[in-house]
Amino acid sequence: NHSVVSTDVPMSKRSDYVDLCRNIIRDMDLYGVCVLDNFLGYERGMSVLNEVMNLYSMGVFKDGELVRNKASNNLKTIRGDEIIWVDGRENSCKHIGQLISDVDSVVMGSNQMNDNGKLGNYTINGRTKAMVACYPGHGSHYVKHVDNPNKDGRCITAIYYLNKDWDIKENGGLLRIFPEGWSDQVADIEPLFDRILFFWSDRRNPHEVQPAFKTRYAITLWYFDGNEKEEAGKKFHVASQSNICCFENAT
Ligand SMILES: Cn1c(O)c(C(=O)NCC(=O)O)c(=O)c2ccccc21
Ligand SMILES: [Mn+2]
Repeated sequence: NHSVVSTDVPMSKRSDYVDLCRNIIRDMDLYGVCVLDNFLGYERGMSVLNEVMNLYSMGVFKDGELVRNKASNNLKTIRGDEIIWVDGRENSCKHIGQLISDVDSVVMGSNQMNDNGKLGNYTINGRTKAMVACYPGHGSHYVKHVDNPNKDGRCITAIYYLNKDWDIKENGGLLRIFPEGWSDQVADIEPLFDRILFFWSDRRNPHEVQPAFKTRYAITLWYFDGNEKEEAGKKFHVASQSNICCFENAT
C-alpha cells in the first residue's frame, strides 16, 4: 500500500507519478497484483463517489443478476451486482472521466516506462469503458471467476474502490484473489475508499467477491493488448463492441 500525496495537477505532472508507475511495474512483474491507496486524494475521491451515488439514485444501473442465496441455502434469490457502463464524457460523469484519464496515465506510463517498454510484455492500445458496479448489500456476491479465460484481448483489470468507513468484518465484500502458482496463498483486498487495484485479467488471477452486507461501489476498467485483441477479433466477435474504446494513435 503506497500512500501517495495527490493534488489536482494532471496525473502525469504529479511529483509522484514516476514512483507510482515504478510501483505498478514492480508489483505486476513480481505478484501480478498491485494495490495503491489514496490514488486521487480525499476531495477528488469524494467527487467520484458523489457522481456514482447520483447515478445510482437515478436508477440507471442495470438490475443485477438474481442469484440464489447459497449462504442461507434457501431458495430466496438475492439481487447480485448492478452495473452501468460510463465512458466518462457524459456531463454528469466529469469526475469519473477524470479518474479514467488518470488510470490511463499510470497504465500507459507504466507500459512505456518499463525497461523493455512494455508492462508484462503487452502492447496496450485500448480499454473498455468504465464499468460502475454496485453490490446492494444483503449478501450480494460474485462467484469465483477469471475475467479473461479465453484470450479476448483484455490483459489488465483496474478496479477503483469507493467505500468509506468500510469494516470488512461487518460489511464483508472482500475481494479474494487466488493467484495461480501461489499454491495455497490468497490475496485478500478490502474495497477501501480511494484504493486502486491492478491485476492480470487472465487465468493467473481467479477471484471472487465475498457477500457484501453494505452497499459496495467499484469502477472497473479493462485494458487491451493490441495483438491478443486483434487475434480475438478474427476468432470470434468480441461481445458488446459498444463498450470498447481504442486509444487514438496508440503507439
Ligand atoms: C460486477 N462485477 C464484478 O464485481 C467483477 C469483479 O470481479 N469484481 C471484483 C471487485 O469488485 O472487487 C467482475 O469481474 C464482473 C464481470 C462482469 C460483470 C460484472 C462484474
Ligand atoms: Mn472479475
